[in-house]
Amino acid sequence: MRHPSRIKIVEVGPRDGLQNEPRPVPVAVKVALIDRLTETGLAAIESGSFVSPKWVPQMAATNEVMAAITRRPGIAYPVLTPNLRGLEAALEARAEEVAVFAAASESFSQKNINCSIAESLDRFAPLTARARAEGLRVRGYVSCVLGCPYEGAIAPGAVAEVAGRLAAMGCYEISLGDTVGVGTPAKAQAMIDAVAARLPVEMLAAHFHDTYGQALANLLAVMERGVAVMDSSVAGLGGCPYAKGAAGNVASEDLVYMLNGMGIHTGVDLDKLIDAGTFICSALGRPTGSKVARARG
Ligand SMILES: CC(C)(COP(=O)([O-])OP(=O)([O-])OC[C@H]1O[C@@H](n2cnc3c(N)ncnc32)[C@H](O)[C@@H]1OP(=O)([O-])[O-])[C@@H](O)C(=O)NCCC(=O)NCCSC(=O)C[C@@](C)(O)CC(=O)[O-]
Repeated sequence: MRHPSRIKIVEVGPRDGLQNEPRPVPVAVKVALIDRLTETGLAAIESGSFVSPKWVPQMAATNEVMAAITRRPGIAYPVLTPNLRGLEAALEARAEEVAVFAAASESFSQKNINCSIAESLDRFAPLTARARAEGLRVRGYVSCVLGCPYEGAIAPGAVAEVAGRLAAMGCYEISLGDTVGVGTPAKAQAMIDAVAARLPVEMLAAHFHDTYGQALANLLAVMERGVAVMDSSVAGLGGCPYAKGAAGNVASEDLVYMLNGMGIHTGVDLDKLIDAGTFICSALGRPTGSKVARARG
């Protein structure tokens, strides 16, 4: 079976991981986590969201986080922006990359960003144009690509349609989110096949939550289709505030361990990644969600 020889890992723990924490996480802890992740060799570290603090209180201080982290040239520190107001805040925070987030499910779109899929795309088009005019890169997310917490199964064609629209408006990369973590390998491949019929596979990223323990298997399955960008969360932190019961993304440590074992280059130092996971778990007072970190004890 052929796989890409290199995988780019997008670390989403400081955003997707911490957005769901029940207790406030101090800015200093977030900054210390991101600075530790910077030391690991990761190419991209999603660092926060400029969203409504009423909707996601944990991301309220993203401006303070962005001001305090030590940014290293060559590493991206993207932030989520749901609207032009979010983009203004991102520009003020000197973000160089932003992400817009749509869904392949109407119900999830309403619950997450309070508008229909069509309305969200109408909102993202001027945002993306403005961001690109300011020299920022824009990533596009599609949620619920393998199932929706409200609607159940989602047709691969619906995912391809939204992904195609995000790419057409100028997103350089489309991250395909199994928000609920219900997917299985053959379904993940069928979804990628549908999207790759419209877009180059090089533009696609896989963002798989591990609720049902399928995330690594699904990532391996989509690697076989040529997907070479993967989102993961240190210590398996996270969940989604609008997908009750969803677990975090696949743990970054477990993904790097698997790729190391396959001889696939990531540029990430596994020991430093485990240290970053140990740091955040002790700050949050909880055990790690990474099997590899647990095994290394
Ligand atoms: C999109 C809105 C704002 C619409 O929310 P709305 O209520 O329809 O918008 P609004 O324009 O009526 O604004 C409501 C309030 O929010 C304020 N507001 C408005 N915009 C902003 C902003 N940018 N920053 C700060 N504040 C903002 C606005 O000023 C107002 O404040 P008030 O007047 O009531 O005091 C809201 O629904 C929202 O913020 N949603 C974010 C939800 C979110 O962050 N979800 C988690 C991330 S997505 C995810 O996790 C999935 C992903 C990406 O990981 C992939 C996967 O796994 O599937």
